[in-house]
Order: sequence, then C-alpha cells, then structure tokens
Amino acid sequence: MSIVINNIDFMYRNKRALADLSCTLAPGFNVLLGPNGAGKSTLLNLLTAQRPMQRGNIHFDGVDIQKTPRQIMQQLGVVFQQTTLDLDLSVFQNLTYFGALHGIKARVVLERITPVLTQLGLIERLHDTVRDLNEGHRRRVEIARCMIHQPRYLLLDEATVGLDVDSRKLIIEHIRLLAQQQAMTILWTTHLLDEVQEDDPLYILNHGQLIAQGKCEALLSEHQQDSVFDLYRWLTQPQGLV
Ligand SMILES: Nc1ncnc2c1ncn2[C@@H]1O[C@H](COP(=O)(O)OP(=O)(O)OP(=O)(O)O)[C@@H](O)[C@H]1O
Repeated sequence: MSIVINNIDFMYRNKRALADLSCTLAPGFNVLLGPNGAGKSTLLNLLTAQRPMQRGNIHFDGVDIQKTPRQIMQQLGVVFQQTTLDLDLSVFQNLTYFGALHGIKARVVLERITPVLTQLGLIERLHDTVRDLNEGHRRRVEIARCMIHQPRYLLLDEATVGLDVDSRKLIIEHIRLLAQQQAMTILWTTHLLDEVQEDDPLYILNHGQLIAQGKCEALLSEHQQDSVFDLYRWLTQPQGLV
C-alpha cells in the first residue's frame, strides 16, 4: 500500500514548482514539511490527478495514476486547504451526498461517520447547516467525510492551518490514531513544525526540491540538530544566516 513517486518535475509556465522529486511513502503517518511556496499543494494536485503529469510518474501500490486515475481516486481520501463542503447543506446532507457519489447508502454513511464525529466532538451538530459551523468544525466534517468510502490512502493538505489549538490537536491526534489502527498510508502536509513527532517519517520540501527524507530522529542525528525547528532551519536557510 505504498505510494511511489518517481522523478517528478512540474512547471507553471516558466516557474518550476517541483524538481526531480522521488520518494516512497510507506503505510502509516508521513509528514511532508515545507514553507509556503515549497510545492506541497502542487504535489498533492499530482497525487490526486488534479493536474496532468509533466514528467515522472506516481504509483499507488504498483498502479500508475496516469493510467487508471478513477480506480486510484476511489481509494483516496483527500482534504484540501480550501473547504469543498456545501455551506447551505447540513453536515449530514454533505456526508450522505458524498456517500451517494461513491454508491454508499445513507444508513451505511451514518454508521461509519457516527464514531468519527463522536470522537471529533461534532455528533450533536449533525443536522446543523455547515454555514453555521466555525472553520475548525468544518475541517472536522471534512475529516469525517474523507473516510466514508474507507480509503486506503489519505492525503491532507495543511488540514489544520488557521485553526485554534484545540481543533488542531483533536484533528492531528485523530489522524495519527487512524494511521496506527488501520493499515492506511497517510500524507500529512504542513508548515507547522510543532506537528512533527520524532518517530515520524519526514519529507522536507524546499523550493520544489526534496532536501531531506527519513525518520525525523534519524535526520536530527544525521545533521546533529536538537529539534525539528533547528533541523528545519539548518536545512532550509543558507548556513551563513544560521
Ligand atoms: N497556478 C499557479 N500558477 C503559477 N505559479 C503557481 C501556481 N500555483 C503555485 N504556483 C507557484 O508554484 C510554487 C509552489 O506552490 P505550491 O502552492 O505548490 O506551494 P505550497 O508549498 O503548497 O505553498 P503553501 O503552503 O503556500 O500552500 C510557488 O512558487 C507558487 O507561487
């Protein structure tokens, strides 16, 4: 259930967003770390077939996304930076609509989302209109939604950005639990260094290049740094400035 990314290049007109990017994401919780503009969303767009591949390829468990995008998309759960919920529908209506798109009956959707929404403290808001929820609660609905079709892969693009501390903690803890309990391959993209734990597999992207990859603790020791913050600064800033 790994995701293998081979020699990806991506250009927007004459702006290079990704340069010869290769890595393998194994089952579990993987962190893609990079500053604004590093190329994280571009990579997510390629992983979800939102943009055509220009060079390189991506295989999900051996299957090329360019050849069978629809088959891969059925196995993908995605949370983008911008909400894609219908604000005028209730939480339940949004979730059953998504379920219907995947051929899943409302009763089954309810069975699947009840434990997730309960864990995320949102079950009592099930019949509220999404417009009435704050940003953190909307993001929790999106987390519940991306699990309805029981995907094998979960891709989250800065899922906690702009949220209050409690929402951030709740969401990341929930996703980490999923990685532990279910055999899913999860890619968590962020520029928030405090979201990284020492045993996380870490992929650091800067100016479109993967400048480091490996277990966080191994990278700390390899580069003789004491914290993720120091490591990140060491790797991303010209040494003269450190
Ligand atoms: N539609 C576009 N047209 C032109 N350039 C783009 C476009 N989208 C992104 N870029 C550029 O490509 C580079 C990578 O952008 P991308 O959005 O993938 O980075 P990111 O790491 O996701 O940043 P952020 O954390 O701000 O979302 C940046 O230099 C950005 O300005």
